[in-house]
Amino acid sequence: MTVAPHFQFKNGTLHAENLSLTQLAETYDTPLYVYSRQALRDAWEAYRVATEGRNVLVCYGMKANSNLAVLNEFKNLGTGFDIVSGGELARVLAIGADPAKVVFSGVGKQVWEMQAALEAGVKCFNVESEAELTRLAQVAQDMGKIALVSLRVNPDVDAQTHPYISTGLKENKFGIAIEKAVEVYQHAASLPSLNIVGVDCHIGSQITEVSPYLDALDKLIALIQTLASHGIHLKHLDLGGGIGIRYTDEQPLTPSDLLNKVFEMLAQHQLDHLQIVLEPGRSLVGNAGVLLTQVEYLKHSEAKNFAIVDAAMNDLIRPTLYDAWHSVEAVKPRTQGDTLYDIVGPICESGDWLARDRKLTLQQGDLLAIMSAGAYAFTMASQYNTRPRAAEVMVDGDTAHLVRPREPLESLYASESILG
Ligand SMILES: Cc1ncc(COP(=O)(O)O)c(C=O)c1O
Ligand SMILES: N[C@@H](CCCC[NH3+])C(=O)O
Repeated sequence: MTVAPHFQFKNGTLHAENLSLTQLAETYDTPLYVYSRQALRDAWEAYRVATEGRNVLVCYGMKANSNLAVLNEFKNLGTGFDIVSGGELARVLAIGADPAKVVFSGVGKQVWEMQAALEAGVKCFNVESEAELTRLAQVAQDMGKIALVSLRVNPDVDAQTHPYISTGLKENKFGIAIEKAVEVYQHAASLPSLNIVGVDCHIGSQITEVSPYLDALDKLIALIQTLASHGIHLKHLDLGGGIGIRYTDEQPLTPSDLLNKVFEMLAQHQLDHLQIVLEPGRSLVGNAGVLLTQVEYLKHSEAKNFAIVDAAMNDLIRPTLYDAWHSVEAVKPRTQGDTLYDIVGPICESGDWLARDRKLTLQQGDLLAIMSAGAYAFTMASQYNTRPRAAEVMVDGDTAHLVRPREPLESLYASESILG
């Protein structure tokens, strides 16, 4: 058993759905991102069941994995999108997504990004500061448009996750302090080019318990009630993303665990007319992907055994950036005596590691699958050391589709000038 239901062993070889990863490596070479289409559908199914018959819009947090094939799959399943840049807006427009189901988050929206989103007609801007509000009002006014606005408030709750991916604490850069929110809403209400439609928060990522969400919701409900007493009536409540996945032995909350509590609390406060918006990223894609890599060399030093593989921190930065754990599976496990290996890449940095102290039996040329690499993996990849970003394939049953080829080497420098 692996952590990802759609990547399992059959006849001693790890498969993505019905295709062996050995075969995929032979066809597409390594390093290679392999996604399972059924895994995307099944992850969505948990949200569909949890939201059935309710006024909930799931806006996929596409920063987790923005491959067009992934986006298109979710669009067809009915999601909207949570975007954080003009580039992400361009991607959702490229797949023909409905802009009325797109929310625009992020602390640093630039003028051109606001213009593009207003032009497209997004569902709302999740505004994160007073300065952003002022800028948005001006940009909308100059364009003769009304910007739909939801303020992202910072509820100051601890999401009990890694400090780098915790976003709802006072010391984080995100959102407007909840104590200031009423004043900022009143200011927004006075600006004719803005139309207030909602409230938003996002407290962090890889959250495994429901309680931090409920702490945040408690504070948002109080805010919504205060706003109503000032004549500001909201249409939607956006609870952000953050539901965690299983990287090793976590038992994260499910969409139903969260939403059942949310519906209950809103009903208690006569707020069940509000539309709920969610912005899940990782929980929709995290276990739908693996990074397939080949062992180039084995190296044994006095202190450590290293498996030097052809994937590196430029392909998957989570381990070195967050000390994140990704399970590592040998695609064709051998049975003789295990050794403890550090799985490292070819990049000239000591931080270039993908996993440490893993018990494996390896030979040069073996294939390894770095598991749970569907979220914040390819999207955080770089070209450091002038390494082309890996190809991505989508497996659908017993068919594989190349959904992004490996970058040709020339494309890594073709637009640069030599300055003769
Ligand atoms: C504003 C916002 N929404 C949604 C997400 C998606 O979060 P996750 O992938 O944890 O569901 C993020 C990332 O944490 C985010 O910053
Ligand atoms: N990139 C982080 C998650 C950050 C989410 C974005 N707000 C990760 O890989 O876990």
